[in-house]
Amino acid sequence: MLRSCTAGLRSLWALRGRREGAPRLSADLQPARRLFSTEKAVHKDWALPNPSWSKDLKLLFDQFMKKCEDGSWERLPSCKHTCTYKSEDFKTYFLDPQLVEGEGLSQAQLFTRGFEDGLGFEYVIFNNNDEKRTVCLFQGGPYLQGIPGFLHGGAIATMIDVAFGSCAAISGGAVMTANLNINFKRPVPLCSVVVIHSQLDKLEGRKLFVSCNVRSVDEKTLYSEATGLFIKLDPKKSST
Ligand SMILES: CCCCC/C=C\C/C=C\C/C=C\C/C=C\CCCC(=O)SCCNC(=O)CCNC(=O)[C@H](O)C(C)(C)COP(=O)(O)OP(=O)(O)OC[C@H]1O[C@@H](n2cnc3c(N)ncnc32)[C@H](O)[C@@H]1OP(=O)(O)O
Repeated sequence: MLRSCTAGLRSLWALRGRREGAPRLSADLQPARRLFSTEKAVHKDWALPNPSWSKDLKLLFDQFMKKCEDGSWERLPSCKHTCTYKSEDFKTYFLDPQLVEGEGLSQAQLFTRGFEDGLGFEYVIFNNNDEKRTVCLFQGGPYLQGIPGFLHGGAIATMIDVAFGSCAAISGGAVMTANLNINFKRPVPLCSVVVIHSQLDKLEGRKLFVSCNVRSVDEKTLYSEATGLFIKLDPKKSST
């Protein structure tokens, strides 16, 4: 495992910076377009295959892209910088305007997209709107190591939070994590692919209750189970 990861690391370095061009979204992806506003069309979509993706990840990606063809599933695009979902609202309601106008945010980027290709979080999220659930395909790279050879629990928690956030945002719009509860059942091998199945269990006023499980590609290994509470942000309230 470690040897293959080292080899993988070498090839990842060789591949740094190379990304496949983002194909045009098909018509059935329009809801995702609406969710993630296209206020800055120049923003690159990172939820697409790149050369660091393993065979497993590419295979699963292709399978889910097929499921998108009838419109039951949609791939959620992912931007690196101002993940543009209603960011204007977010700025207006929750951030100090001086910070927004000034230099403070100029270097801001989504935590999970801040690594070079293949070294950190490689993932794509698919949404099934009718069933109120998402599937996140995640390959955790060598910079996410905790115990040697395995993913750091914080990296798994981060990915669960992102998967939950997307699942909750589908129904709740602008949401924030209020509670995350994770049971780590088996360590996740570094550089392997896991599948995070999330679902909205209950919507109660501004509260969105979600749950997920993290499994191996063959579904035989249950790595983690988690529940989360997300709160739909109240525009009349300030975050500070
Ligand atoms: C961060 C960006 C969010 C905006 C963008 C949204 C979506 C983005 C789109 C797609 C997502 C894509 C990628 C996602 C990427 C990353 C996700 C990362 C998410 C985060 O990284 S996010 C950072 C960590 N997160 C925080 O930093 C939150 C700090 N926190 C607060 O800012 C407040 O705490 C807040 C706003 C949560 C609530 O505040 P509030 O004033 O609006 O609401 P209030 O307190 O009144 O609670 C209302 C009802 O929720 C119950 N309630 C509240 N908290 C509870 C708890 N912990 N346990 C049990 N019940 C709880 C109350 O008991 C009441 O219940 P009831 O109505 O029954 O009385």
